[in-house]
This record gives sequence, C-alpha cells and structure tokens, in this order.
Amino acid sequence: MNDQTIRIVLAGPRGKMGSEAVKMVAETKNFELIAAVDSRNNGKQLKDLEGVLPLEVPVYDDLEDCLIANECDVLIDLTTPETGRKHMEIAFRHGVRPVVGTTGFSDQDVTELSQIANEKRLGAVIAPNFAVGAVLMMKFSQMAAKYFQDVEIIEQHHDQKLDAPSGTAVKTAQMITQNRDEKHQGHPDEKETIQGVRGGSIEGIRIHSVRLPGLVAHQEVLFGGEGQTLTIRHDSINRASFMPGVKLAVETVMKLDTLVYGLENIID
Ligand SMILES: NC(=O)C1=CN([C@@H]2O[C@H](COP(=O)(O)OP(=O)(O)OC[C@H]3O[C@@H](n4cnc5c(N)ncnc54)[C@H](OP(=O)(O)O)[C@@H]3O)[C@@H](O)[C@H]2O)C=CC1
Ligand SMILES: O=C(O)C1=N[C@H](C(=O)O)C[C@H](O)C1
Repeated sequence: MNDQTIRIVLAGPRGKMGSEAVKMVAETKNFELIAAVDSRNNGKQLKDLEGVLPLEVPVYDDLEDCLIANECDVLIDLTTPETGRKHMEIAFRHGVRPVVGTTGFSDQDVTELSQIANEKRLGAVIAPNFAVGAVLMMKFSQMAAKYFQDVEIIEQHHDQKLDAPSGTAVKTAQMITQNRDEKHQGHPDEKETIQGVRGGSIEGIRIHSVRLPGLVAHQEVLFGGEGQTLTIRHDSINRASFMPGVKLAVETVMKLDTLVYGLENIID
C-alpha cells in the first residue's frame, strides 16, 4: 500500500477546513483528489469555486452520485454533523473509508457508525481535533486527572462555529473521565443566578464555550488542588495546524478495518 495512490473525495471544499485540505491533498505525493462534494455547485469544477485551489476536479452535490461515478478509496468530510453522519453511511455502502473531522456527533452516532465499520470491516477515522498539539493537550490532561480530580475546561472558537461545546472539549472530558471518578465540580449547594453561567457538564466536568471573531481554536484545561493550579493550554492560530493530522489519518485509515475515534489512537 506504501507507494499506492490514495484516491480521495472531499466534502466541504469551500469551507475553512475544506479549502485547506484541498491544498494539502494536492501537495501530497500519493494522494489524488478525484472529486469534491459541495451542495451548491453541482456539475462545476473546483477551479470555478471562489477561495479554492483552481483544480480541474469535478464537483457533485450528492456523495452517492459522486461515488457511483468515481472509484475512490477515502472520503474526507469537513462539513456539518448531519451531513457528516449521512456521508459516512454512504461511504461505507460504497466500500470507501471515511476520515471525518466534522464535529458534533453524539456518542450514539459514534457507536452506530462503529458497528457499521465493523460489519463492513472498513477502516474509518473520526478525529475531533487533527492538531498534534491538541492531541497532546488531551493526553496531558488525562494524565493530570490522575493527580487532580478538580477540573474545568474553557474552549474558545471563532463565532462561525455551529456546534458547542467543541468536539475537542467533549473528547478531552471523555479522556479525563477515564482517570477521574464522577464528581460535580464546585460547591454541592451552588445555585446559578444566571442560567448556564456554570457551563455545561460531562460527568460533572464543567465546559465553558467562548465564541468571538478573531479567534481560531483554543482550549484551556484548568486543574485545581490544595494550594496550586495547573493549566494546560493549546492554540491553533491557523488551519494549517490541522493538516498533518488529516494526512496521517488518510494514510492510516487504509490499514484499518474498524472505526477509530480520536487521533490519539493512531499517533505513535
Ligand atoms: N477535526 C478538526 O481538527 C477540525 C474540525 N473542524 C470541524 O470541521 C467542520 C467544518 O468546519 P469549518 O471548515 O470551519 O466550517 P465551514 O462552515 O467553513 O465549512 C463547512 C463547509 O461544508 C459545506 N457543507 C455543508 N453541508 C454540506 C453538504 N450537504 N454537502 C457538501 N458540503 C456541505 C458548507 O457549505 P455551505 O457554505 O454551502 O453551507 C461549507 O462550505 C466543523 O464541524 C468543525 O467543527 C474544524 C476545524 C478542525
Ligand atoms: O470548528 C472549529 O474551528 C474547530 N472544531 C473542532 C472542534 O470542535 O473541536 C476542532 C478545532 O477546535 C477547530
């Protein structure tokens, strides 16, 4: 498989992540962008789309039609949770391995999609964050939770983001729960005088979501203990930060026969 060309279809090429991923695929030896899926530009070429690398790659508004017309190995999906879920099911039906950065999937979505991947014996990757620094932030937080049971998460993103909390914050909390007993963070009798002011909760871990123009993707995991605090922070200052992770996921998914949730599970 090493020198074999990986044929890719990319959904969401006009998006902030998708347009960056088009560049990454075009620049990567052994990757070939066969087609793109964009609900507004059926029948055009990528070169006709504003803000996208001018490539002679056909655009379809429907993944099913695209996969009937083209032989592909991997689907990269960078769209919305509803579309991402639908696209994964279509990809599995066509024997195409999905690499999905789209966030906002429920636990049930991940479980059901894993079952389909297992039945079909097809590799798939869902990675809430492709930046290696973010993966390290999550792993360090999981390690720290062994020593600090008190923890809150603050995630900050651009104000065009559709889902809250971020997929990264959810994954971080899920990883922390593996080293932390369930605990409601803060005073047991605390009362919110403004609804929602204490944030959301995963097993009592509070998650606070900030949305502002000017931000890209940032997260702090704050631990508190007797007389000390520990802050673990990661910042993505541009979307190129995610591309080595997308590339690794595409290469790795070709060798998998099951669904992997989280880049930490395929990074050495
Ligand atoms: N895993 C990771 O490391 C990262 C994940 N993300 C996630 O990736 C996703 C995309 O983020 P981002 O690029 O910022 O978002 P954008 O809104 O910039 O891009 C999403 C793109 O998907 C397109 N789209 C929506 N529905 C469909 C459909 N049915 N078929 C084809 N294309 C469709 C949109 O088109 P239109 O404009 O017409 O609606 C848009 O161009 C989000 O879920 C985000 O959370 C983001 C950054 C990093
Ligand atoms: O929408 C974004 O921008 C990002 N989404 C992902 C998430 O929800 O965690 C990854 C990164 O934080 C950027």
